Amino acid sequence: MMPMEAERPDQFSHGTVILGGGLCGLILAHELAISLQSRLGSDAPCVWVVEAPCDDVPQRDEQRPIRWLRLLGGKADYQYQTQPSAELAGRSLPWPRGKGLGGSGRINSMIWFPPTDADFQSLADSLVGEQPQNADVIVDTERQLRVAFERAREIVRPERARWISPTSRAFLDSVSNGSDQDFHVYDRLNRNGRRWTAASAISDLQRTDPEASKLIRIVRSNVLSVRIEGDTVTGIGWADGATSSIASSVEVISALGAIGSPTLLHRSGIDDSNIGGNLHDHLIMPMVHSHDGGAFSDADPEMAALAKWQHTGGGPIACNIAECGGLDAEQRWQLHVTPTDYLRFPKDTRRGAMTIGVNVTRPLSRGRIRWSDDETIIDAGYWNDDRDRVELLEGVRWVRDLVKQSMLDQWLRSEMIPGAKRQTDDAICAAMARYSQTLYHPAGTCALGSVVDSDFSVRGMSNLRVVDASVLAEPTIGNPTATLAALACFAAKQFIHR
Ligand SMILES: Cc1cc2nc3c(=O)[nH]c(=O)nc-3n(C[C@H](O)[C@H](O)[C@H](O)COP(=O)(O)OP(=O)(O)OC[C@H]3O[C@@H](n4cnc5c(N)ncnc54)[C@H](O)[C@@H]3O)c2cc1C
Repeated sequence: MMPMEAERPDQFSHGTVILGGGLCGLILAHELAISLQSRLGSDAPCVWVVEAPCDDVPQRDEQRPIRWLRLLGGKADYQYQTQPSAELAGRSLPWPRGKGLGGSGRINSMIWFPPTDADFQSLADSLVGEQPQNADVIVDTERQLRVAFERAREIVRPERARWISPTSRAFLDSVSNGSDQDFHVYDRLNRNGRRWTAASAISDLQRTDPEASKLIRIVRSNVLSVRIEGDTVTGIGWADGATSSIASSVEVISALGAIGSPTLLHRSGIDDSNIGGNLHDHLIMPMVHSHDGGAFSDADPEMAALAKWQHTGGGPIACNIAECGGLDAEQRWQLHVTPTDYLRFPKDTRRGAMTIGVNVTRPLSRGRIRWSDDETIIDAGYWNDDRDRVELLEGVRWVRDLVKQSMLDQWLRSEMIPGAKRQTDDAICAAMARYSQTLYHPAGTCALGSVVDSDFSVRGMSNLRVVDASVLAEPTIGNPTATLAALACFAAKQFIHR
């Protein structure tokens, strides 16, 4: 238990209430607490963070990067499922989302992928709008976003990989020969070879700025809705049926994530048909190859490996599976390379395999979250714009060319999925429908410019804002954590200077 944990109050009479203690919620809390403390000292109002209670998960799974896939479907996962989709051969996909302080960072694959220029531009556009007279404002907003990203990097301090498998090394050595593409070992959301979440940022604050950390109060409770009178939030309804009142001076920020935030707005009776729409996600096609270089396993390590990781944070235990990858020169696709058969791992680790997953970076398809009385219904919308399927098909062919033109061809034994015999467009598309998976990046369901305004306030509301993945109007090019952390720092600065 963190020292700043507090009982759920019957009334929030002052300060800021952040609903959701995941990536964005905790970075916001971190930044608001530092700023309020430095301006107002001990008179500063507190920053409440409300996070769902969550049972502990096995420590070795939570701490050891190599075990992250074992967290999926466990206690720290909300375990959502998408609706079965005809485009995906009738399949319904598991959609993990993290629960407990740290949010999806508790179960994610820890890749730190800095925003590209296109990400900064797209965020600035959606924060400002695209009218020509706003050109200067867009440039300035982009500059502020870059500053916010540097601040996010200071908080997160992403770590260089401390170990890389021979399989991923073979990929990098082979494809970098003569290629102008930027494939590299990913930096990690790790500290000393262990998983880092935004909860660690709050622990860091206790050490580096104890007075600021005292402003943060963490409440463990499930939020159901907010009570609204006119344009003002006046209370919080809890899942256990209780309510707490909220003074009108208190700012409420939803950071419940891409599923949680639209669900809150819907359950609170906010009447806006855009809520839950514009849902986007990266869909990855795993191209699985066999090789003779030995199997990779996350089973309990030898004592020596364990001792090495415990003392230095290095060795295979520090492997996050999705070790390396990158974008093609036009940023149409991202590749992720794992030393596993991604579709079978960790259940089956018998054979040597390399998966090269490929996904379209800017999918055009959009899905929607809907609600029945007791259920959240996710229509992911994959390939409802057919251009995404065509783009992914070209991505699969691009990976095949890459393998052929590099030394990899000699290192890999065979392509098992989609399978070398699947050469026609129809055959590859059938395999894509059968094997593609979420890359775990749902976003966009309370988008900037439609559900929330550029100051992150919910349209028509005076003291309710949203800051999390749901506000991303467009997909990030790569993995979203770094961009979201920057967005949270940017938003915090705006709230402070209001
Ligand atoms: C399996 C997986 C792998 C991923 N891998 C990567 C990766 O390698 N790199 C990368 O950049 N991104 C990755 N992501 C995506 C990244 O983790 C998310 O985009 C990011 O965490 C979203 O931040 P957020 O603040 O919007 O939501 P979250 O971090 O999910 O936080 C939302 C918080 O709200 C809480 N909450 C929700 N509903 C309620 C409620 N009713 N009451 C109380 N609390 C509630 C949740 O418990 C959670 O703590 C991955 C995600 C997953 C799930």
